[in-house]
Amino acid sequence: MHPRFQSAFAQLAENLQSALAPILADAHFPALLTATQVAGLKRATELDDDALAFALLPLAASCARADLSHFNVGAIARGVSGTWYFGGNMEFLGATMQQTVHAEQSAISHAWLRGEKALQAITVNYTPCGHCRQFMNELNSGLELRINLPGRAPHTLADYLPDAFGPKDLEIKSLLMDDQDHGYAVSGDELAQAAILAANKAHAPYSNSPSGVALECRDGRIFTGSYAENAAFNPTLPPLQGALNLLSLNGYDYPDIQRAILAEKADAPLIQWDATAATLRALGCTSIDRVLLA
Ligand SMILES: O=c1ccn([C@H]2C[C@H](O)[C@@H](CO)O2)c(=O)[nH]1
Ligand SMILES: [Zn+2]
Repeated sequence: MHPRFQSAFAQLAENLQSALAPILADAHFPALLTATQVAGLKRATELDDDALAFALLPLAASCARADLSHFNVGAIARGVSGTWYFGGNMEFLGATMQQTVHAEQSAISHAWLRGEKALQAITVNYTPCGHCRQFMNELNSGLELRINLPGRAPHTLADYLPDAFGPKDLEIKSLLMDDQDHGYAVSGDELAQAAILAANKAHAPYSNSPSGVALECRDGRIFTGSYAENAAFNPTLPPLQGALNLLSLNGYDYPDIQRAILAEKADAPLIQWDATAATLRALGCTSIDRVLLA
C-alpha cells in the first residue's frame, strides 16, 4: 500500500479494510474504483452508495498534496459508467497559488481524463468553495449534479449555485466531459503523440486555444492532461495541472518526472508555454519540450 493511505486506512471499519486491502495493495493504485469493485465493497460493508462514498473520503483526502496549507480536502466523483474517481487538493510549492488544483477539480478532471462521459454525483469532505461550484457548472451534467457533504442532506449544484453564470451566457454549447476531437495530426515520438491526443480532447471553447501536456516518468509511465476552460475564465484548469494531478493520484511524485511535452497552437490567443515551463521547473523538471499543433 502507498504510505499516504496508511493512517486513513487504519481508521476505516474492519469490514471495509478487509475488502479494500487487495485493491490498495499496489503502490500505484490508480485512485479509482471500478463499478465491480464498488459493488464488492457495498456487499462487504452493507453500505449504500452515499454511505460508502463518505466512508471512503478519508482515503481520497490522503491523496491531497497540501504542502502549503496542510489542509487536506478529498472528493470522490461518481461517473455514469459506475466508476468512482478520487481527488485531492494539489498545491505546488515554488509556483503560484493560481496553479492550485482543488479536490473537486482533481476528482472531476481525473474522471474526464480517464474517459468518463458524465458525472452523477460528487462527495466532498468540506463545502465546495465558489471557484469549485463555478468549475462544476461547466460540466455536461449541468445544475443536476448531486453534491453530498458530511452531515448535510444531498443537494444539487443548482442548490449550491443559485442564479448561476455559465457557458450558456457566452452562447457556448459544448460542455466539459462532452466528446471533443480537435483533429490535429498526431505525430512524433510516443510522448509527443500523447500530448497531441490530450490537446485534441481539450475543452477550449472560449479561447479556441486547445492544449495538452504529457509527462513521462522514469519507469516509462505516461500521464496526460487536457486543458479545461471555464465560462468564468479563472477557474480554468491548465493542462499541466491535469497531468500532475493524475501523476500524483497514481502514487508518483514530481522527482519521478523525466520529460514533459506541451502541445499547443503557435498562433493561439492564449499560450501555456511560459506558465507550464515555470511550474515544471519549480517542481525540478528541466526537460520540457513544446510541439506545435498543426
Ligand atoms: O472547495 C475547496 C476549497 C479549498 N480547497 C483547497 C484549496 C487549497 O489547497 C486549500 C486551502 O484553500 O484547500 C479545495 O480543495 N476545495
Ligand atoms: Zn474549491
